[in-house]
This record gives sequence, structure tokens and C-alpha cells, in this order.
Amino acid sequence: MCLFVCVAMQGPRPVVLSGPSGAGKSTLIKKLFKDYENIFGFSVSHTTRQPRAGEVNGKDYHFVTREEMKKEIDAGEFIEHAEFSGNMYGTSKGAVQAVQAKNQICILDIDIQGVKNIKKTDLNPIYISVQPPSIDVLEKRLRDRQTETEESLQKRLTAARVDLELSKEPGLFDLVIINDDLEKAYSELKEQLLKEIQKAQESRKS
Ligand SMILES: Nc1nc2c(ncn2[C@@H]2O[C@H](COP(=O)(O)OP(=O)(O)O)[C@@H](O)[C@H]2O)c(=O)[nH]1
Ligand SMILES: Nc1ncnc2c1ncn2[C@@H]1O[C@H](COP(=O)(O)OP(=O)(O)O)[C@@H](O)[C@H]1O
Repeated sequence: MCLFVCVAMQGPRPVVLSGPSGAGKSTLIKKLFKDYENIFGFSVSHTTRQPRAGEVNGKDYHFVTREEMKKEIDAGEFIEHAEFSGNMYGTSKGAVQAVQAKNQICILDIDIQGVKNIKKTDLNPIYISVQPPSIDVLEKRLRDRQTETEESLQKRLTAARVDLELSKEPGLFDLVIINDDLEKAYSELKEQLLKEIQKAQESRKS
């Protein structure tokens, strides 16, 4: 059954942003949302991790228990799901459909397992990997962000090394952005998305 292509054929293509925790995905996404009001919509994932200070349920994530999430996965409500750093994360069909119904460019912030699983679907997004200039810089950014315990920070650094290795697979990503200078990284992101942004802006006018 066609889940996405029917909607996606008329609307702009979704965008997957992946890359290590701390690489700068959320920062870049926030800039897009600020600069292009109403053009982008965020695919709100489910997660079993605890909310951080300032995170809003239903906006940043749907914060759920492992039992709730497993039940919804068993009911076939997820496009993809993965275990990352001791917690479950997943994209529900509803999360993507809610954005596509508004004819917005749907942004998915997902890990590399999610990328591989989305590739098996008919979502047909643009795949972008956001990467840090080095593991040392990544560690500093994660420490400065002050969201992690020492244990979760170490898990994220281990996952980051795996992510950076797997990301070398030819053809896995349409674009790799090294997020050293933020403005430069943001320009590269905007340039890659220009066609979809224009499409979405045109459809707003008509
Ligand atoms: N596969 C998958 N990964 C997700 C999903 N939502 C978030 N992630 C990834 O889970 C990892 C951890 O996310 P989070 O706990 O918010 O930490 P942060 O990325 O450092 O802010 C990141 O790599 C996200 O891209 C999802 O729905 N599916
Ligand atoms: N180019 C950059 N230079 C310096 N700090 C950055 C840059 N990009 C992001 N940061 C900071 O690094 C931290 C991790 O970024 P974040 O967007 O939360 O990463 P992710 O969403 O990929 O986990 C944040 O504190 C953010 O402000």
C-alpha cells in the first residue's frame, strides 16, 4: 500500500538529518525553522529517554515509556525505530503524515540505523549527514551542552565513532556537512535544500 509516495509526489521531498549526537543537527534545524516560517515541519519522534530541561512533550519528542512504545510498534504505527545509547527512538507514521498534510518539508532527525531503515521505505527523502570536525571537538560540544551524564556522554562518543565509520558508505548520504563554522554549515544545508524550499514557497503563493 502506498503510504507516502502519493502525498510526496505533489509535495516537497522530506529531509533526513543524521550524524553523531552533538554534531549540530538540532542547531541547524532551529535555524531553518526560524528563517523559513511555515516551510518546514518537524517529524516529532517518540523516545523513551527522559526529557531535558526545556524540552516540550509533543514538540521536541513524544516522551513515552518502553511499554507504550513497544505496544505502538507492535500495532504497526512506526516507520522505523532503533535503540540508541540505552533508549528507544522511533518515527511514527503519524509524525510524518502530520507534516506532509500541511504540505511542508518534513525534517527527520534520526540516527544511522534510522537512515538505513528509511531507505527500505518509499519516503524518498534527501539524506544529509551532519558531522563534527573531530571527535575531540564533538566531546567538547557535548560537555559544554551540559545535557549528559558522564556515562551517557561516553555512550554517545562510542556511537559517534561507529556513525562516522558507517557514514563513509558510498551513496548512503546525498550530502555530508562538516559542521565546523556554523554559518558555513548552514549555508551548505540551505543550498542543498534550495529547490525544495522554492517548491514549498511556490505552493504557498498558489
Ligand atoms: N532512528 C531514530 N533515531 C532518532 C529518532 N529521533 C532521534 N533519533 C536520534 O537519536 C539520537 C539521540 O537523540 P537525543 O537523545 O535527542 O540526543 P541529541 O541528538 O544529542 O540531542 C540522535 O542521533 C538522533 O538523531 C528516531 O525517531 N529514530
Ligand atoms: N558550529 C558550531 N560551533 C560551535 N558549537 C556548535 C556548533 N554547532 C552546534 N554547536 C553546539 O554544540 C552543541 C551540540 O549541538 P546540537 O545541535 O545539540 O547537536 P545534535 O542535535 O546533533 O545533537 C550545542 O550546544 C550547540 O550549541
